[in-house]
Amino acid sequence: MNDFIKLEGIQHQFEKEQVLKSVDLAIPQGQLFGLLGPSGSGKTTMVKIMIGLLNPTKGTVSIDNTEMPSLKQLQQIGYMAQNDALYSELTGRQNLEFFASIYGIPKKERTARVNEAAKIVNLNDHLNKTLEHYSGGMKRRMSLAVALLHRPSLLILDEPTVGIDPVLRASIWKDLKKIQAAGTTIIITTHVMDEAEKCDELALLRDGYMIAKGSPAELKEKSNTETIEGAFLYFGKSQQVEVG
Ligand SMILES: Nc1ncnc2c1ncn2[C@@H]1O[C@H](COP(=O)(O)OP(=O)(O)OP(=O)(O)O)[C@@H](O)[C@H]1O
Repeated sequence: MNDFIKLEGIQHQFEKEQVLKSVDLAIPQGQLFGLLGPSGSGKTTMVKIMIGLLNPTKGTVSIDNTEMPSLKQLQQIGYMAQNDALYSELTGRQNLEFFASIYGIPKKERTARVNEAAKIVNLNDHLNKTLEHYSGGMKRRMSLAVALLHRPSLLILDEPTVGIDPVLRASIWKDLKKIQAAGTTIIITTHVMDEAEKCDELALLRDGYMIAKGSPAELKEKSNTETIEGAFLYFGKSQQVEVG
């Protein structure tokens, strides 16, 4: 598989705090890739750098062989931030139509695209309700639908299931697998270990470094542990390694 997104020598500093110290990472096309790390380890900073929302202090990011920031590449990225940026006084359909217009989706295609995105996340029966009557899980799924409206080839999700109960979390994961099966590359940040297990590959982040990268099975095997949590603790103590 081709590398779809490549980070080379990424460093990032906020005032005095060096959040990312040196990160090199390549993610193949079509993968469901997880960035795993404790709170404050720099996952959000890294995804913001990937999509060009933040300029790294040092290093480069390229997507599909084009250096970021690039307007062309931005148009093929769907980004779901940690906080839902939705309008609670509007209905689900109105929210989707509003974002479709922002994405520049032609008016005559909008209804079809809104229905398509809502169907993927199973919200098509709830589009006429205002979002103040949506549950937390429904709002997260609506945010995912917004990120899918322009049919992105790269979907970046910052902790998409945070604060969501296990049943809804399972349903979001079902959606993600469906989106991946349609050919989309997905990058997800998480600190939930059982979610990490569902990724094709993982990068473990700690103290500004990527301490390990590989499939969940490879990481467990290499660290001789039975859980990703155990692998994380093992690699945290040893040097940076690439398992895959
Ligand atoms: N705009 C900012 N200005 C200054 N410091 C920041 C800024 N954004 C993030 N940081 C700091 O950078 C560090 C990494 O933050 P980041 O949000 O990337 O971590 P994270 O791994 O995504 O955490 P979480 O899992 O809690 O979301 C933290 O110490 C945070 O306080």
